[in-house]
Amino acid sequence: MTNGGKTTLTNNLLKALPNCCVIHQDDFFKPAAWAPLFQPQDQIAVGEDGFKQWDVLESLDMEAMLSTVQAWVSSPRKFARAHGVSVRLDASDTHILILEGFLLYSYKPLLDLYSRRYFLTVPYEECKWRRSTRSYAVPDPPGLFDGHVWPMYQKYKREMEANGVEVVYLDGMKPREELFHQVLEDIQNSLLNRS
Ligand SMILES: Nc1ncnc2c1ncn2[C@@H]1O[C@H](COP(=O)(O)OP(=O)(O)O)[C@@H](O)[C@H]1O
Ligand SMILES: O=C(O)c1ccc[n+]([C@@H]2O[C@H](COP(=O)([O-])O)[C@@H](O)[C@H]2O)c1
Repeated sequence: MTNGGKTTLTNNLLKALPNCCVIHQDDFFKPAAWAPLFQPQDQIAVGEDGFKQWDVLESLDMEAMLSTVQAWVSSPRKFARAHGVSVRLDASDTHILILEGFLLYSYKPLLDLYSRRYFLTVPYEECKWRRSTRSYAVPDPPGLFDGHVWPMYQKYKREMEANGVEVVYLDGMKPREELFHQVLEDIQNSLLNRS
């Protein structure tokens, strides 16, 4: 979920895991107008509620994200080099790709590609408070959290659960270090079980 601590956890994992790349879903938001002059470029719909609908799958270029994932799948080593990730020649040939995002489990073509699916959650009040301290490329207009962000979070999570998508829930209220060690251990175990 938004402000669950995804970026923080991802950055910690990137430092600890060899040959590890990341793709951020936020990099795939479709363009939006910032001024009326640019209206034809605007691909973010405005809902009946008057809010720009940022927190829906249609606002993200998921095909482009999938292509980026496929580029990694076809050559992790080349992908790592192109993204400035140093490839350790002495390490095992295992490569890891982290996808970091708030709507990763609602886009079917990606669903079967994941080895592990983690889902960080925090309670409503904490999420709202953390969000109020963030500055996004496009600042939240007043009322966006309650009017759009939170309802969309609930809707997609309900759908994900109804579709039987299995995830490992992580308590985003735990200290950063604890979350990091929990997930690192889980990744290491899942790698061991594969070999
Ligand atoms: N485990 C945690 N406990 C308390 N605050 C956290 C934790 N993880 C992240 N934060 C804080 O919450 C905010 C959102 O974190 P971030 O990692 O950017 O979330 P996300 O990428 O899920 O939106 C930041 O201010 C960050 O410092
Ligand atoms: O990054 C952007 O350009 C951007 C522009 C408008 C909105 N966002 C918000 O970014 C949120 C997802 O990012 P995050 O880090 O909170 O998971 C999502 O809730 C959107 O409302 C992000």
